[in-house]
Amino acid sequence: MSSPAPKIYVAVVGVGLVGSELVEQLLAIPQHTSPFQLISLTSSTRSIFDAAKPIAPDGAWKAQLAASAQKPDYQALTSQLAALVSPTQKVAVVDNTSSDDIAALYPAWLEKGINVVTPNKKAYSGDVGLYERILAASQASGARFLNEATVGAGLPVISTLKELVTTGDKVIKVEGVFSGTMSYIFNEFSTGKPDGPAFSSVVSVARQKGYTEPHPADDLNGFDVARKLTILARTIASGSRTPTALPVLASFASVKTASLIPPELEGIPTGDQFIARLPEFDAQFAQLRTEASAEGQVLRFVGVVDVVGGIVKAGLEKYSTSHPFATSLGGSDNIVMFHTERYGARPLIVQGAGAGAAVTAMGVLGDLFKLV
Ligand SMILES: NC(=O)C1=CN([C@@H]2O[C@H](COP(=O)(O)OP(=O)(O)OC[C@H]3O[C@@H](n4cnc5c(N)ncnc54)[C@H](OP(=O)(O)O)[C@@H]3O)[C@@H](O)[C@H]2O)C=CC1
Ligand SMILES: N[C@@H](CC=O)C(=O)O
Ligand code: NA
Repeated sequence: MSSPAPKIYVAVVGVGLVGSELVEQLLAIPQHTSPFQLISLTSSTRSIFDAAKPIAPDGAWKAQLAASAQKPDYQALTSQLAALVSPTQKVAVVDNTSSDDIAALYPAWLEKGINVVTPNKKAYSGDVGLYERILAASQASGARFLNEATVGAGLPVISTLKELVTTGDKVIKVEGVFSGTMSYIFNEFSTGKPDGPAFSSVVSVARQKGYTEPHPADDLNGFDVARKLTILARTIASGSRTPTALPVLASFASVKTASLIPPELEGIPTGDQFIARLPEFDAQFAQLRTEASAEGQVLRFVGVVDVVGGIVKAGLEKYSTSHPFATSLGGSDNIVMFHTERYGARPLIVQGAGAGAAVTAMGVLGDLFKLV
């Protein structure tokens, strides 16, 4: 009789909204069936690591982390995790931050055989050099880079796209509403009526509900959608059997993106300051709503990866009040339409909540299960 595979060691970096929920979901798996052992937690100020004594499902992890005298040390964490990797022992780091510095560590982790799972969009949508180093390191060591939650949170967007591409379907266009924040804002703000709630108030609620990026301007400037489109474009380009017409994106900044940030609010350092000044611009947004309503239309922030036309773009568009983007979206819903050769005139559609801690952590945990 062969003995069962050892449990996968998991180190979690970033315990904010999504990270805390992920820890709770991981620890809620019944111990006798769980394929994981949570051996390390790192916040922006503290860290704990003990491979011999995994974190227990007793609800004490937050207090344990808060009481730790150990400061985050990523060089030490990398060495400690690398020392655990063996042909029979899998190790994974989950990055739940939105940090560029943590994203820059992925190639080093992957090179050492440490799997990387993340909802953080920074690496795969950032500088093309980092993206290429991630692919090369993963290919060289066999360690996996899994990022389902970076697009559509827990919705099966990346896995669906990978399956379409690897099975040889030809993706023609991927389009949709890719931002939970933008979806919530415009579902509430622009319903087809000429009036409604103030723009700044719906942005504040989206933030309170945990949909926005740590700085809500990263949603409103369209960068979050541009990052998601970059991830999709790169996933298509790297998996396709033949070259596509898609441009090689130097980074998400190469995506044609129409920002919603009033010029006066560009560069405001904190989310709180940004939210405080947003009401000054409510009248401008209300005017857009009134104009759309007069044309029988609603406002929606959409993104397109046009594989055949070689175009990747994001911006605010108007849709008839009978269009699916107007009729079928609610809350933080994302809708993603995959137009492909096999699906013909009726696209494959994925729809549902595209932001929020519970569904995002589920997407991350789902990726961890892909390592089992
Ligand atoms: N919220 C959502 O609906 C979704 C989020 N995501 C992505 O998930 C990630 C997390 O989002 P969310 O939980 O909402 O954001 P939060 O701001 O709540 O959490 C991020 C956490 O990362 C911590 N952190 C920052 N830098 C470091 C560091 N160097 N080392 C350790 N910890 C660090 C922060 O700590 P501190 O606060 O002390 O700085 C914070 O607790 C982001 O990349 C986001 O884009 C993806 C899909 C949906
Ligand atoms: N801020 C993002 C969170 C998920 O990626 C969004 O609103 O979609
Ligand atoms: Na997803």
